Amino acid sequence: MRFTKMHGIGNDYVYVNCFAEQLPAAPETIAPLVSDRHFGIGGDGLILITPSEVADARMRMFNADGSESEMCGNGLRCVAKYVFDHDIAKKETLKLETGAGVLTVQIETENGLARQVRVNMGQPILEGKKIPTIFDSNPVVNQKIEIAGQSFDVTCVSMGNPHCVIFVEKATDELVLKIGPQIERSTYFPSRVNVEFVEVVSPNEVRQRTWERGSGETLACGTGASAVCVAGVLTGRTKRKILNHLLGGDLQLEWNEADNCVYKTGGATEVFTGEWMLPALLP
Ligand SMILES: N[C@H](CCC[C@H](N)C(=O)O)C(=O)O
Repeated sequence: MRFTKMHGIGNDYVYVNCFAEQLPAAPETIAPLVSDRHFGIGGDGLILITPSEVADARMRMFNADGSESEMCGNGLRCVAKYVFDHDIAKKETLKLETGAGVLTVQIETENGLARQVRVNMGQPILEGKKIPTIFDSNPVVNQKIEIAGQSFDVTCVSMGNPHCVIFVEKATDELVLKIGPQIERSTYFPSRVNVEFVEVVSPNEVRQRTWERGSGETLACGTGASAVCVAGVLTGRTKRKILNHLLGGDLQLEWNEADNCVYKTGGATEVFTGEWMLPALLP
């Protein structure tokens, strides 16, 4: 199976151009195999770029554990870059079909190749039960949850996929690597959840670490950064336009008041292409 390795500020995936490739097995089976950083290619998951009836292309995203997600913000910027650079649709404004609907992306080129991509991530979903959470409130802001005998105030947002945002003094390893996975799988979130630990630097600047549903800690999470932008406004901690410093790089975000959409701008990088052999014995 031919693949292309790409990353969006360090959130790296194995991409397959399904306009040209047939998958040798189900994506839920392939994702954990190719994501393995020792026995496979290495990545946070698998992303398929497929034909679409309603857009220039469709993105299907699978986490490293094989679970499919509705949306992937860093992944969508890389899909846009791939579609443009590889002439699937040579347009600087692309429409891409995702589990969160058809989203519009704006490409900035350099030497004829896509470099920066601005994504309209659509409108956040704030009703507790639609995120989904077990909470009835709309929005879910500063909601107390108990994890491992500790109490946390969480603000929950869906960008097509569920996010649990926690503002902290310091996003420590204890919080991200011990509390993160317990929140991911807690009974508060029927479909599990992505967890963002956020340090507020100023009203328009934050630092974020992320424990991702199905992939563990990643260097960046685009839908998570979008959820953080919304949660910052809902809790009165940040303005509608912020700069987010993630471990792998920076994202610019805005929750636009006029159209209620979140806009996210960041890089997308193609690292290498290759040929992957399906292991003889599937686990
Ligand atoms: N783990 C996420 C999908 C990837 C999201 C993240 N990598 C992004 O850039 O938005 C989920 O299960 O909802």
